[in-house]
Amino acid sequence: MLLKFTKMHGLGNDFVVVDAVSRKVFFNKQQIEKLSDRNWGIGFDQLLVVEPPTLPDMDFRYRIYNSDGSEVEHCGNGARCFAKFVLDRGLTDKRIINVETKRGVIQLRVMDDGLVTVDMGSPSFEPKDLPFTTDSSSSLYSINAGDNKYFITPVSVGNPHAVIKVDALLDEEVATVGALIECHERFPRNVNVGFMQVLNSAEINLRVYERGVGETQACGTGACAAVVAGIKHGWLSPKVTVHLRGGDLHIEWQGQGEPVLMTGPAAKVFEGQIYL
Ligand SMILES: N[C@H](CCC[C@H](N)C(=O)O)C(=O)O
Repeated sequence: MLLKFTKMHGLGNDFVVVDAVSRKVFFNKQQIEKLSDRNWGIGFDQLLVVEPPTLPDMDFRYRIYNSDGSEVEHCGNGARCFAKFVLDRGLTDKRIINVETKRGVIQLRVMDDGLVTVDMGSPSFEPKDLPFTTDSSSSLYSINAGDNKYFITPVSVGNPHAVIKVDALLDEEVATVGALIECHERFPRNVNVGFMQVLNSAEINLRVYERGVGETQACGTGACAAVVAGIKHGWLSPKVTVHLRGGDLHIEWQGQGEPVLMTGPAAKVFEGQIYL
């Protein structure tokens, strides 16, 4: 089968995006792993599949697969690329797009300057929503990784995140500790691991070791998780600029029960086709 795709990225977090509205297409785990390989395939962090909606009042359904083939609930950088993709391909002419995902419903708002604001839904600190195994209820949890103990804030933004506040962002720590915590036994469905350096109440540096991928250039849900964790602990104000390796995201959260809003760019790199 000849597969047509568009290669895109959100701050260097890169995607292959497929139109499954015009023509149904399904992928198995092996196909996704092969397509994601940066030597033997196209190469991507996530595969994004645009499908017709199954719920009333929705414009599209959005399915997300990590490079290891696992299907996941949410992808923030991908949502911005999704909006650009459906407009560029003429699948919609709306600038406010309602999309159903595995975790619920998100709303994409495309601005005149090309930036996209995504209503990412309301975050949750409930361990069961990640899931995260614990016999206590707290705002910070200690977790053993290798020979060290780390204090994490578990946050669900539809997908699970463990946020760690650090004084400095060290390559070695992100790679080793990220890998250990990603598949830690207390996260039955694994977890994305964010390393947050607070610069001031309106700015952080962030690196994310993503579940099913490894460290990426940027992580939209990770930026949302880090900011809401920082606000919960009183380290951050409601509007925060998140400096990621690939660039900046603007995150806003007005508190418990409110949606977290993420604003950032989306870029198309090339269109291609490949035999599956
Ligand atoms: N690796 C994530 C999915 C992609 C998230 C990230 N690329 C984003 O922009 O939010 C997970 O397994 O939950």
